[in-house]
Amino acid sequence: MTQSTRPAGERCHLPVVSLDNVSFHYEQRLVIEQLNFHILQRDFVGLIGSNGAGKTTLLRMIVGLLKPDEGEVRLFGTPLSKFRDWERIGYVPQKNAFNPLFPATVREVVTSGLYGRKKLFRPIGRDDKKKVDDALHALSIEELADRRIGRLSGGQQQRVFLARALVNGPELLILDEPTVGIDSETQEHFFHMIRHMHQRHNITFLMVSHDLDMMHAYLGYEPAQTSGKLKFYVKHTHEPDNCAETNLAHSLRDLRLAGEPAAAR
Ligand SMILES: Nc1ncnc2c1ncn2[C@@H]1O[C@H](COP(=O)(O)OP(=O)(O)OP(=O)(O)O)[C@@H](O)[C@H]1O
Repeated sequence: MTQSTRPAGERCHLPVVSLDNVSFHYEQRLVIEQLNFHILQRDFVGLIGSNGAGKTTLLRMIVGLLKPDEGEVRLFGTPLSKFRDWERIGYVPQKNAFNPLFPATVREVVTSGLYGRKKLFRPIGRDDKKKVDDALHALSIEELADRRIGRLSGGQQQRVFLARALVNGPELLILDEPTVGIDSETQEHFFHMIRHMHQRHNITFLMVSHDLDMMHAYLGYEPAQTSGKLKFYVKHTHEPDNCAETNLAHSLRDLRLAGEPAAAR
């Protein structure tokens, strides 16, 4: 693998995801080999690689669904085996991981994002209800709240899953090919929302996408690092050496996204 060309910046932006000498294989197939990569606060990392390159495998390792054969994964400086603060992480899985016959309403799907891995079935309090309302508002999907998720368009569903991932106000948002199967206009709108969130909110992003045009437009043409067939493109919200927070909105409530409401799509 090539070595990282990451600049300074670790000086004032703490590591959110640290991968040290991480390797993973399925039976005989080595998918990730000796990967060293660090994602810092407020980075936007775009992960690009051909089919089968290991992108989803890497994301699943980062969210603790797969264990590396070698090396160490740390989240916010804590080894994965000891990490418990899952509400600090929002995860939008691949769209095809979702069963369209799932009978839940939009509000129920977004509410389910409140439950960490431990807190399943805890009662919903007033604060929780407000968080859900804020997430619905932020994604302009209040009008869809009582609709069945399986009956929405692909673009609307993606907004719902983004609202679900945002409901706890995560510091790290992980998106696995969020725009697959969505028309190009809605895709453009989705990327606009993501870029806005990156610029205005204290959120670090890790996104897998095959949309090279969008990735290059926002993250440039030179990967910060490559490992096997994986390429990592990185953009920081401001000069990495500038430790001041600039122009940040702090609550989900402030995140009402511009543009046509999803209900109209
Ligand atoms: N559960 C599994 N058992 C065995 N091999 C697997 C398993 N899951 C994935 N693989 C293989 O590991 C490799 C990496 O898969 P992965 O899904 O991480 O790739 P990807 O980069 O996300 O691909 P895509 O762009 O097609 O989604 C592929 O060759 C895949 O066939």
